This record gives sequence, C-alpha cells and structure tokens, in this order.
Amino acid sequence: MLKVSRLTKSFKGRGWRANDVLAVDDVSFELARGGSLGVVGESGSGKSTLARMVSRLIEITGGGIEFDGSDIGAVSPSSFVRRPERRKIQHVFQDTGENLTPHLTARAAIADPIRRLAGLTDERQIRHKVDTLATSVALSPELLNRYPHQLSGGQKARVGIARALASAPDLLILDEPTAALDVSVQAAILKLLHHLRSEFGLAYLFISHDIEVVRLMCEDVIIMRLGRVVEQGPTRQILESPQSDYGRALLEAVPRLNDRRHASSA
Ligand SMILES: Nc1ncnc2c1ncn2[C@@H]1O[C@H](COP(=O)(O)OP(=O)(O)OP(=O)(O)O)[C@@H](O)[C@H]1O
Repeated sequence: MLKVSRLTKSFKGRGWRANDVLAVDDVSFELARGGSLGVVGESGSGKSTLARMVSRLIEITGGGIEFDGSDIGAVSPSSFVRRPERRKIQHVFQDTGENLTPHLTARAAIADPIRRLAGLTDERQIRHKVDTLATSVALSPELLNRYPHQLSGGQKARVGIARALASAPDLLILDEPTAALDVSVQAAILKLLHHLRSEFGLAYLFISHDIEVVRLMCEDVIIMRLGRVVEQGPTRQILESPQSDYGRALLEAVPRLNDRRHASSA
C-alpha cells in the first residue's frame, strides 16, 4: 500500500554560514495494507519529518512516496488536500489534545472532517456518524458537548483519534500519539489503537521515541539516527538481536524492574 523509496529532506540553514540540516537521509520502507511499522530513535533523528513527508504536510527534497500505486511524493502539499488519497491517509499529531480548536465542542471537532473529507452534508447523518465514531473510541455521549478545556488528556486523545477515523482512512500516521499522557491513560489509548487497527483494517506508521511502545504496537520497526536508518526489520527480531551499536545502546537504555544495573542502593 505504501512504498517509500530513498526519501530525503533537507532544511535550509538559518543565519550566515549556517549549514543545511539533512533531517531525513535516504530512507526506504514498505508498509502493507493492515500492517504496522514503528519508527524509533532519539530526539532529532528525523522521525516527525519522515511522518510529515508521508502525510504530504511538507515538501520532499528527494526520493519517492507511492500510495496505492500513485506517486504522491510528486504532489505538493497544497495540491494534496484536493487529492482522493488525502482522506485515506490521516495524521494523528503529537499531543492530539493541544491540536483541537478551543472554541469547537468535541462533537463539532469530529463533525468537521466528516463534512470536509467524507463529504456528508445531511445534518442527521453527520450527527449519527459522530455518535458512531464516539462509540468506536469509547467516548461517552455526554462528553461530546464539551470544549477541549473541559476534557481530560485521554478524552482529548480520543476526540483526535475519532477525527482521524472520520474519513475511513487506510493509513494512520501516529506521531507520538500518547507522549503527553500519563502512564495509565497512555496504556488505555494504546489498547484502543490496537483494537481499532483490527476493527477497521488500518495500517499504522507509528512514530515513537519509546521502544517499548513500538514493541507492543508494531510488527516491523525502523530505528533511525541522525536522519538515517540504522536498523530495519521485524520488531521481535530487531529487539532480540540488534545488529548496530546504536540499536544495542537504545535497548540497553530501557529500564527494567528486574534489572540490577538500574537498582539504587540508596
Ligand atoms: N522546519 C524545520 N526547519 C529546520 N530544521 C528542522 C525543521 N524541522 C525539523 N528540523 C530539524 O530536522 C532534524 C529532525 O527533526 P525531527 O523533528 O524530524 O526529529 P524527531 O526524531 O521527530 O525528534 P523529536 O522526537 O524531538 O520530535 C532536527 O535536527 C531538527 O532540528
């Protein structure tokens, strides 16, 4: 369904003598319909830039992006909004809650992509669709009349996910969807995402700095460093026996409860 070939992105340096930043450097991968690919790496490794290119939010510098056989990498972000693929690829932003418009209720926020992307105009049908989506993301009906500041972080995340599902997408690009949530809420949202993937037959491109989240959510993984892929393959295999020094270091940095190295004598 998605084929990314030799994708690169460089940002112009700012100020005098500033060097350009090669944020993504020669990244290739494929993602099958219904598949899940995690992208992990430390801050600044290029994960969000990669995700934003695939969502066609930003121009690419080089390489290609093919979706369902169309060369969407060649489409500029401003033209992409009018393309049929636009509703098939949905981007769930980091800190979803903060991306909700403050003066729109949850109902209005979910209705917006139903009108804009799914093309429904009948108000009764729109209302019904909002109710169905709210049920899918386990958001109680009484919360639909609330504004973002009246919702918890987890509830706002559910609204953001419902918005992404409104256009019946095939691919969700999830950019650190739970990074801003506390641990128990994070677990509930990950469980929801896991369940939605099989319910709706979605594919996930899942960006995270947390390798444990990717272990839970993704069949395949890419480890990035300084814009480049350092490891790539089935998650279980890569996490069991990382081949690169960086992959090993990333895994060793994960704290474990039964790990004496991290125990404190204090
Ligand atoms: N709009 C921009 N202009 C200039 N440089 C940018 C821009 N966006 C990102 N960069 C640079 O590109 C590199 C990759 O950034 P990116 O945000 O993709 O990394 P990341 O792995 O997603 O990091 P984080 O986990 O902190 O979000 C960084 O060096 C960053 O400073």
